[in-house]
Amino acid sequence: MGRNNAIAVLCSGGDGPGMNSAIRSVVRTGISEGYDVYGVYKGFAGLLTDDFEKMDLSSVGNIIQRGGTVLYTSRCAEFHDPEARKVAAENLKKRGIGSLIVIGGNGSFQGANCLFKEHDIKIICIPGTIDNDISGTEYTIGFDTALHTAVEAIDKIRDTATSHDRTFLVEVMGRSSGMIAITVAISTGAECVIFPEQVESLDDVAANIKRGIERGKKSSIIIVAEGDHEGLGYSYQKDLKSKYGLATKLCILGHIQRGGNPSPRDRFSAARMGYMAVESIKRGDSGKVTVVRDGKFCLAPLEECLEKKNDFDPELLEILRTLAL
Ligand SMILES: Nc1ncnc2c1ncn2[C@@H]1O[C@H](COP(=O)(O)OP(=O)(O)OP(=O)(O)O)[C@@H](O)[C@H]1O
Ligand SMILES: O=P(O)(O)OC[C@H]1O[C@](O)(CO)[C@@H](O)[C@@H]1O
Ligand SMILES: [Mg+2]
Repeated sequence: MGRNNAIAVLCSGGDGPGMNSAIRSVVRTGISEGYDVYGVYKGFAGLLTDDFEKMDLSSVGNIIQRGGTVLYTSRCAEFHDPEARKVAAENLKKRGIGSLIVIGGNGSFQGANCLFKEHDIKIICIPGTIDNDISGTEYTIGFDTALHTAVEAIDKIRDTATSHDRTFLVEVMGRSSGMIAITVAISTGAECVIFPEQVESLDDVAANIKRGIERGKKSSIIIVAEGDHEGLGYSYQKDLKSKYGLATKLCILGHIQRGGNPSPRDRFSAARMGYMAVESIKRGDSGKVTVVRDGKFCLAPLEECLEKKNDFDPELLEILRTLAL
């Protein structure tokens, strides 16, 4: 391969189960297509500190089943500065790297888009975030495993809640996205859900829980997305007690939802997307994202995938309310 034909791959933003499968797929497909492939450690931060490693076939052996990311990740505030991005582009170009594959969420895609617009670097993005909150794709790698982890935990909470006739508040991840919260709520038969796109009034929450208790429910579960300030679960717990006389136990699931062995769906999606990303570089593409649309894997323009999803389906709430009667 000639100069500027090497490929680099990095993970950015929150890690997610399945990222390793994507890295493996990129590295093995890239090498089999004759590219030099570099891993960049710690996301955009590694582009700035020049933390690269040339990968070989065995660099990605035995990682498909592991959570986290072997390339590590970061949230890198400096990357908002165009001067820093100039350094990143120089570090890529001096190694003959003409294409960068970014595995991450919507924020990471914004950073990748800046490099794409400002420098002569070909960019392909792979959606990797437990939040499943990227516009333009029905699926992001990590979501399925996070759901499995949360649902398994909440089923256990339901056991003890029922034994003690209790109401639980369970806080799941999602700073600005309720995709995990609503999906988990429906999947666990929760009574109520509170999340950023739909702030349920506490009057309604309390009334729903009390109605269920009156009709003989032995346990109730309220799912809360963590939201953008720490301790949201605690403040709901306090308010439910002080304003409505409703005692609850609180369980914050937190970062356990980001770790653990990826589910088959996440491994499979990541393997397909990593392969597609390299094949699209081979065709000369740039500014593209590997997405799922109408259930099919395909490529979409990066500009369609830069925002957070805004197509929350209100019917999901209706389903939850109906089934929790
Ligand atoms: N507007 C932007 N311009 C340049 N870089 C950005 C921009 N937005 C985000 N980034 C870069 O992308 C990184 C990751 O973004 P962010 O923290 O939003 O996570 P994410 O990729 O959305 O993943 P997740 O939400 O799953 O944790 C940021 O730390 C920053 O380095
Ligand atoms: O681990 P951090 O940096 O606190 O980020 C937490 C946020 O990241 C996510 O886990 C996505 O990666 C969100 O669900 C959550 O709000
Ligand atoms: Mg994000």
